[in-house]
Amino acid sequence: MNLNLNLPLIDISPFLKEAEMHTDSVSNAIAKKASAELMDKGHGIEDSKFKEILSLAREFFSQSPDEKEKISITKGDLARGYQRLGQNVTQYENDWHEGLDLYCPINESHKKIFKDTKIMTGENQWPTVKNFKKTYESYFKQLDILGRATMRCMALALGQEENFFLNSVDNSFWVCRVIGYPPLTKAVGDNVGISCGEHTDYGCLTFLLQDETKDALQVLSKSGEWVNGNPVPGALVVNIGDCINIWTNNIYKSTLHRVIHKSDSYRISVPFFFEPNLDAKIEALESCLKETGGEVKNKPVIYGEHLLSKVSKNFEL
Ligand SMILES: N=C(N)NCCCC[C@H](N)C(=O)O
Ligand SMILES: O=C(O)CCC(=O)C(=O)O
Ligand SMILES: [Fe+2]
Repeated sequence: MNLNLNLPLIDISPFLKEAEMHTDSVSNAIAKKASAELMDKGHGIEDSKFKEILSLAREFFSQSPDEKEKISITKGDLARGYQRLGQNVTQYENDWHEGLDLYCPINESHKKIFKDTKIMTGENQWPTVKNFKKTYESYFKQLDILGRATMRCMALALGQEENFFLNSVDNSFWVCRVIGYPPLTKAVGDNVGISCGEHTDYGCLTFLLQDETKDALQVLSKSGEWVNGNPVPGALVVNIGDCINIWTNNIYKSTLHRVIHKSDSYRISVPFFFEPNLDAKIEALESCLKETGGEVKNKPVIYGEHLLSKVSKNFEL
């Protein structure tokens, strides 16, 4: 059965000015509304920008297979670049989507964490589509700001001071996936059954931009039913990632989600993953431990190591 989920709508605009401090009551009004999944309006991003991001993605996927393969992940660092249909793997099954992964440009401090691997350490590979790079790069800047703003809001809601998370996210190793989903009903291959298999996201917050296709993204609700995370015009769906789950000792849970796209459209989604710094150590916060009875529920991780353990299983090369 497909239920429609009414995700709580939050307005993050009071947090967009980095120099301004806020009171608990502001953040409580915003953040407490949101338990695990939420929608974000008030993010300061123009509707026209969202439209442009989606239509540039559509233009890229409409190119010939040969053209897209020119920027395949296998031509680069095995993570940045294009992945053909079925090349993504989730839980041993091939996902029925194609994608383009773009990461935060690598710097010397990142290289220290990735010293024993090639994966993710190269340069982004950009499509030849006109204005693609320029438009996406300016979008990434906006989402990086939105990520920090939302983390400040969350810090207050957790009873911490507003900048509490800042030194763990001020060099965010963000990722953007540009994803194209043909109808699952047309899928071919032995090991294909789903558009994107169930998973949690790896870092802090995912800001998901989707086209108007309905009944594709599903989120596992607290009561254990899969419910639709349908698009709301002008709003981004926000997922909580594994790191916030660890920090809060499960108070804010990283939710399982998946995509089953069966209608006729070619669906586009563009999730931006706002992540911690690669060297950030993520462990349960003292205050959250107290609130949850004192038992540590998840193993602490260094974010870069957690990310690498996931990404190295993501593709069939
Ligand atoms: N950076 C993020 N969150 N990417 C999510 C991709 C989810 C599917 C992936 N194959 C997996 O198995 O996790
Ligand atoms: O396409 C979507 O709506 C979700 C994609 C997703 O969950 C992911 O790439 O992590
Ligand atoms: Fe996801």
